[in-house]
Amino acid sequence: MRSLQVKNLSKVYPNGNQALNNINFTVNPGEAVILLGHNGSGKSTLFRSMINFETPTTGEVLIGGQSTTSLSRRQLRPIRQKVGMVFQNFNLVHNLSVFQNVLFGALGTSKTIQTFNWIAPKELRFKAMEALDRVGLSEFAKRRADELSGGQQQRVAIARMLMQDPELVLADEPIASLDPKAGREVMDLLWDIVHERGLTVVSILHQMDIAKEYGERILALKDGELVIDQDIHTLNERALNDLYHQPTTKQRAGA
Ligand SMILES: Nc1ncnc2c1ncn2[C@@H]1O[C@H](COP(=O)(O)OP(=O)(O)OP(=O)(O)O)[C@@H](O)[C@H]1O
Repeated sequence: MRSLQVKNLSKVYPNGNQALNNINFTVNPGEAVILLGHNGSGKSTLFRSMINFETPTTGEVLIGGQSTTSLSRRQLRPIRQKVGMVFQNFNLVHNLSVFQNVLFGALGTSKTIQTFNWIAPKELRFKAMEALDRVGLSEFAKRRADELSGGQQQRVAIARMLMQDPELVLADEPIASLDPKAGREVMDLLWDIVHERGLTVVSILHQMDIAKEYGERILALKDGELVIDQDIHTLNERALNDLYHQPTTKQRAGA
């Protein structure tokens, strides 16, 4: 499994907004980390920087020891192939079948158009059905993606990610659009898969109770700075409460 290293990472947007200020942390292979922070604290900027969707102003990100920051799109492709992503809004193609959506996970490895329908190579079809089976949705393979509930759609997205044989998982608020019951089912499934495969994970979450339940280590951003990086067992409750209840520097400045 791949490690993730963030080194001296800062991001100042062209309008002068400083979204990240000298962020440093390492996620070891097989470690599951939760990233918390209030709105505007810099989580999305950090997330996008991890896979080089955002160019940092200074600093770098290393995946499996390889710096992604200075690579071209072509050089990045094999690294991105091993990074599974889960998004808040699932990012499925609504009018295609569940099965086709899962096959899209093979996009990085197979370029032929046949890959993405029922005449895909046998081993890919088999792998897609296996992935759907793992998330408990094999009987939904032929249904249109948008006929499924939100929780089911996120499980399809997880099956699509499994097609990549990911070594690092980045999840951006994977349960934010789901009701509490569906959210827990998705977290249970994601965490079971992560543990059975020993995957490295960084997941942004908003819900502190869920973060405490699932996270082994908590990272937290406040005003673009990393203010918590701690094992959940030694984490002080007050530090977590302050994260959301103490005003941020920006809020104080505007007050
Ligand atoms: N494209 C941009 N241009 C200028 N400023 C930006 C841009 N994107 C984000 N910001 C600013 O950078 C800071 C961090 O934003 P970011 O979206 O990374 O935070 P976040 O923690 O993900 O917030 P949320 O939880 O609301 O999604 C905020 O002050 C935001 O206004």
